[in-house]
Amino acid sequence: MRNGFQFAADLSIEPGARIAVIGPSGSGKSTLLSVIGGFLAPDAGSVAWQGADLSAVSPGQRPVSFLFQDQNLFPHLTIGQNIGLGLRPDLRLNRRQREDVEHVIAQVGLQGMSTRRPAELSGGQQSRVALARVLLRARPILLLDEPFAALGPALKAEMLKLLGDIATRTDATVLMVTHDPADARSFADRTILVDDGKVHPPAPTNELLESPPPGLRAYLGQ
Ligand SMILES: Nc1ncnc2c1ncn2[C@@H]1O[C@H](COP(=O)(O)OP(=O)(O)OP(=O)(O)O)[C@@H](O)[C@H]1O
Repeated sequence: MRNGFQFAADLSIEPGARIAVIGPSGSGKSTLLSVIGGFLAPDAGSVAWQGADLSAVSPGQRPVSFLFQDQNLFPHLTIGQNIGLGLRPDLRLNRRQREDVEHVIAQVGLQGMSTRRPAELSGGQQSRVALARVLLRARPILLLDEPFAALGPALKAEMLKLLGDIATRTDATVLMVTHDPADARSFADRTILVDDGKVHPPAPTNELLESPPPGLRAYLGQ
């Protein structure tokens, strides 16, 4: 699929599930999210959501929001504007939309900070901005690629909790790539193992981590 990298996935995910995606570096975890998000087209097969084939649906029209490690905040825009982009790319928000932006800013604990720029926030606060955008968009599927890898353990735990709250509030199905088995344990009752381009169906997280197959055992250093 990419420079000779072969990737195969055959799985279904229950709506509302919270799923971790783990596996060695270069195994295809980000590729899986890109295929679901529509940034990469499979050579064969399809991705469907609630029975509808998404093949012809562009990334922006898919029922998906994305969160990456760098949080993709625009440095020249304020926090309010960064969040408002999720509603209207040209930022011409009506009064109701502006109120919605302020509401989610408060919901993630950043009240009073909407006119600051990203550089004036801590790493944890920047993660909150990215989560506020996700909350506002409220798409049914949330794809996260090592979203909190740069944060310390306490802050990461706090963000995972906030993420869980947001997923509950928006009824989202969540797939989160992580290199930290502790994240999988605390956040996801099911985990997808990706090993050398092969995507395994979701398995109960505790069982998978307690008796890992060989590829995962090597990755975990056991
Ligand atoms: N834009 C690209 N063009 C070509 N090949 C790519 C591209 N991005 C990734 N690859 C290749 O696809 C394979 C899978 O990469 P992918 O990013 O999905 O792995 P990953 O499991 O997310 O890794 P990591 O944990 O290091 O982020 C790798 O062999 C990688 O070199």
